[in-house]
Amino acid sequence: MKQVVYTASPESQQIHAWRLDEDGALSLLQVTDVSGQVQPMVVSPKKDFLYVGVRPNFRVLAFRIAADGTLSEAGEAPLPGSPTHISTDRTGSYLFCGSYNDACVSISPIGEDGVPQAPTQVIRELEGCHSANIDNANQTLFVPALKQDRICLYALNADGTLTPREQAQVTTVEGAGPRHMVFHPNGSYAYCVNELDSTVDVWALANAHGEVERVQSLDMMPPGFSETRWAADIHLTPDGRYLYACDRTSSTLTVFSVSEDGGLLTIEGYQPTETQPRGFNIDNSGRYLVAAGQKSHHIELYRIEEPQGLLTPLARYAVGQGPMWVVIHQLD
Ligand SMILES: O=C1O[C@H](COP(=O)(O)O)[C@@H](O)[C@H](O)[C@H]1O
Repeated sequence: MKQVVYTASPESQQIHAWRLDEDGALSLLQVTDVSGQVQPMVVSPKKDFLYVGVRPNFRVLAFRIAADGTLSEAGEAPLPGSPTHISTDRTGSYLFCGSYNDACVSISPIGEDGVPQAPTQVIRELEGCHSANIDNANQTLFVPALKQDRICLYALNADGTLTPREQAQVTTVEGAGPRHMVFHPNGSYAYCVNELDSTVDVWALANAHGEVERVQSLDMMPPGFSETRWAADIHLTPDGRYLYACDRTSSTLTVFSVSEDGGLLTIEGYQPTETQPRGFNIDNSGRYLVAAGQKSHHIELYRIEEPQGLLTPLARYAVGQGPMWVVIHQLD
């Protein structure tokens, strides 16, 4: 499997592209200097573009991905707020952008040429909007509003509009601060990391009444942890067996195993990592994890070990300044 790791470093305004070898070694392919602070990134479902949110002039840049994983800029479109998180729907027809500072989520059509266009709808008053996550069925967009302790649920309609679902939202524990989400491959459960109390919630996507319901909430910090909690990112292996979440105060990755049906998490261990890990990701084979240290200016690569999903550090690499987003793209 040929893979490329992209890291975004807003302080030095760079995207680094690394080749990831089968044995877990990284080698630098390309450094792209960008006219703006690069933050959230996502690869298109067709795997031909990398979309990157930049600021302070809020826009999304579209980079065409060459066969070897190198990037070339192909176009851009405006965004309605500072991009905190971007994602696409599962067909690659729409781009979503969540903005924490501007309290909104937007939807932008993606043109035939693969370049996003101007937003066609902006939903506001989502205080602390931190991400936009389409479910596996490509029907419901989950939008955590961190400062409101709620996750808003929108139907993605065939005409490219978002409308509140009949169950318009679910709420977390007060003060939890829902931030980032992932979905189990079986489509029945989602996992949300809560920034302010460093917990992870398991959400059943359809209970007996067909509604979204929280079925588990787990403290992700080691027993006795008494410092300020400041969780950030969450990712699941492609087979749905191991889940990881990071906390920035303690610079820790928490390792969870996932029950076969996806409905129950168990903490397996805690891995010290790069200073202030704001973003990390898992490769497409489910064998490696790459974490970025916003304050160490390095990324660290780990091997995911059977049978618990614990992490073995392999190597660390200097990147740009303030790395905070990691995306891993499969070339073949
Ligand atoms: O995790 C956090 O995210 C918010 C939003 O990030 P931004 O990069 O879009 O400004 C940030 O303001 C907050 O301090 C931080 O804890």
